[in-house]
Amino acid sequence: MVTSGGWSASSPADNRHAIFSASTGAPGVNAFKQAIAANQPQIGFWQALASPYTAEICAGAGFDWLLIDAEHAPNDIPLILAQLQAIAAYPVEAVVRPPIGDAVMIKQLLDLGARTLLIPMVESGTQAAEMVRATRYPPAGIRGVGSAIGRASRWNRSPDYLQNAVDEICLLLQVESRAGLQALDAIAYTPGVDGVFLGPSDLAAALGHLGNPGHTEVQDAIEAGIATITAAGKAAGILIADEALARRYLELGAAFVAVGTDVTILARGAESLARSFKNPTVPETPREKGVY
Ligand SMILES: O=C(O)C(=O)C[C@H](O)[C@@H](O)CO
Repeated sequence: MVTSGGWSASSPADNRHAIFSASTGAPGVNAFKQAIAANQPQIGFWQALASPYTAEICAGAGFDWLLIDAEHAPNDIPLILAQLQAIAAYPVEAVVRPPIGDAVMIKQLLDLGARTLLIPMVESGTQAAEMVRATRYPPAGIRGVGSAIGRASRWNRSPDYLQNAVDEICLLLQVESRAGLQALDAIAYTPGVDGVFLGPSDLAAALGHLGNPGHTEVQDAIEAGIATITAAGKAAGILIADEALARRYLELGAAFVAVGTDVTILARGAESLARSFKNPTVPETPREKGVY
């Protein structure tokens, strides 16, 4: 028996399944993957504090997904594992972003029990197909078989992991360069890709508007990208802390939208509180209309 946000079991067999997928209520079912496939909007939150403690705080906040960022945050394999474990008891999907789309790193993350991955800087259909193969066991792919000693199968307590893994794994790829935009159709149509995330910061830089993701050219590329991705029958995603833009992207059909980051909320909130006592008359420093 699985209760929301936790689990209790009446027998070892029940316990095995309950441990495996407390957040979804069924063994191996990735509710996030199902939701974005059905274009049910999933609201996310970026984790860059690299802390299982703060990850658990955010896991109970009510988001649909949390992104554990190992590209721009000081997250290593042990810290990613600790955050996966902290989040596991809550009805929220942990999405892990490695620093690069590398088959060896993908193997490590999947064996850790990460089942939804966001791969940065994908720039071709060929690269997209390589990422799909990295998430699949032979003959469909190249993922090494070691789940018997991995958390992914709960150390073989889930006897059908090898056969079911492909259905549970959700692969999201990032397009955030000129080359990526030019190959967006090929990337989105690649079989096995579940969603495509548009990276506004890197897109802005690639389009010549470093630090200004709100520039018209960047916004036009994002809106066109959402249309291309959804036309391919895939889920479109993005990170944007500007509420009006986030709602705009959702209206355009984006299925997984992160609406803020833990670091930004902490930094700006601490600054605001300090200012209110230390410099109550000093206005907040205006910031470039940023992503987050
Ligand atoms: O290009 C982007 O924007 C993203 O990929 C998201 C950011 O990298 C986010 O991780 C904050 O830096």
